[in-house]
Amino acid sequence: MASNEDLVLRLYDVGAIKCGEFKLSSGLITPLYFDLRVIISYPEILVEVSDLLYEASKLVSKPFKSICGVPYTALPIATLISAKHKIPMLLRRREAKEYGTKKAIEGHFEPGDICLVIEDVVTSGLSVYETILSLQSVGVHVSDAVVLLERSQGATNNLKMLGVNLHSIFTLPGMMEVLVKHGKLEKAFTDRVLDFLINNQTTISIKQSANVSNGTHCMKTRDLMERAKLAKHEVSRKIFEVMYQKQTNLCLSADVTNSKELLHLAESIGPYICVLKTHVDIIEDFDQSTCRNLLNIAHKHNFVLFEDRKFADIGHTVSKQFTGGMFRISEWADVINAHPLPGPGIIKELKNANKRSGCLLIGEMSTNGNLITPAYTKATLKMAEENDDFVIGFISTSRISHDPHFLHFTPGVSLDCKGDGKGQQYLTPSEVVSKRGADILIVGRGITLAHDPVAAAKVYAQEGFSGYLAAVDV
Ligand SMILES: O=c1ccn([C@@H]2O[C@H](COP(=O)(O)O)[C@@H](O)[C@H]2O)c(=O)[nH]1
Repeated sequence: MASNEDLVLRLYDVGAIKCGEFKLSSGLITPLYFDLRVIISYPEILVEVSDLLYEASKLVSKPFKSICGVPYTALPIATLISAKHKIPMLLRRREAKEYGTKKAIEGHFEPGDICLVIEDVVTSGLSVYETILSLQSVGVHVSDAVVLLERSQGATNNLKMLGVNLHSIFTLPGMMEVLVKHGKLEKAFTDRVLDFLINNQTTISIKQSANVSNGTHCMKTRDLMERAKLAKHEVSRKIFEVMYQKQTNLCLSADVTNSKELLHLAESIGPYICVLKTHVDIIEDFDQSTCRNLLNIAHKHNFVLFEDRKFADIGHTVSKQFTGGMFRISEWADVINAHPLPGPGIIKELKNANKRSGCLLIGEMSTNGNLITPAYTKATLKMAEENDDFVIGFISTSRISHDPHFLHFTPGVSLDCKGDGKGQQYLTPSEVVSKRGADILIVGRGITLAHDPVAAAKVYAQEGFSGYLAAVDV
């Protein structure tokens, strides 16, 4: 018998796996419960569990200096690993002491150290995340966590969205398979548990992630709210807030040519984006009802509208292009953009025409052979700084400003990095967000031409936001 199977059977025999009706910390009633606390009474099982978790720790993405068990069940497990493999351990206090040193984290560490979190069982991943927040509050970073059992109720994805890789030894369906195989559980019962898992998927809400751990927030998540407070324009404040609330930094470039397709994309992909970008002049049947419907969907799914008009003419002309014609962009677009090429007059006239929209200046372009030089980009920054009550940030392929109130939108993003043969050049989400400092990734055909655009949007949103979380703090 494979030794992992043997361990599952022994866990069952010592009462660590229980059938019945049990209340989880989330309040859910589960038909199958794991009480790993009992393994301290069975030292050989405790050692075996520790050895498996130590093996899993070899799969982590970044080398770690210390380990920290989630209180309380994982504490003896972490202690064993620490002692056996000579890895320094940190201890998280659930409540910071009111006397003595008042430390949330005990043990020696340096700010910037990387710590591996160890847990016995995860449902949503919130307990793991609380421990991570405590560690982060003292400057210790966490990129990975290892767990014996992932109950398959969302923890891996939830933590991934927060920038943490979870490595598990067992999943709940996998464990049940072993127990059915060895006659410990009836197949009908495990089918019921599978139904329970499907119907009781979890998320870690923003409120939970921001308020846990005695008010010590995740710096990375809090950063968005800090930036919202620093925003100088209502629209950039709103964008930071939406990114925070929806945990996404994805802008969909909905470059389709009829209203029906545009509205369908907005409706189906709306939940996963913070911004929807249009080129209204390519929509064949455009009329004002297209905008009204789009505004309703934007309101429903809480995203902002960006018309990628790329104004580039003299002030007099752009102000008419912005407010008039058949598109009346100023009436519905939260965000517009402009080339700084004509000089500051373009910004002045756009602002005079409508201050309610925020403007992005095009400081860099994604196309091959474009004529933008570093000096031009530097002058773009200066123009933005001089007009920061209207200019909310940049279209760029790298970070132009370190001023946190400016937003950086980066186009030319695709998981499949081949160009389009028409001058467009692509980089991956992690390259643009983690390495080049983009705040928001603009993705068009990577989503709209995908076999399943909603599934593709979810992948880009996840890749983009975990990259954002990894980039801000680490
Ligand atoms: O430098 C730039 C500026 C703007 N864009 C726009 O972004 C999208 C990209 O679409 P993909 O299908 O993801 O290539 C498109 O609307 C462009 O007009 C850009 O690509 N590069």
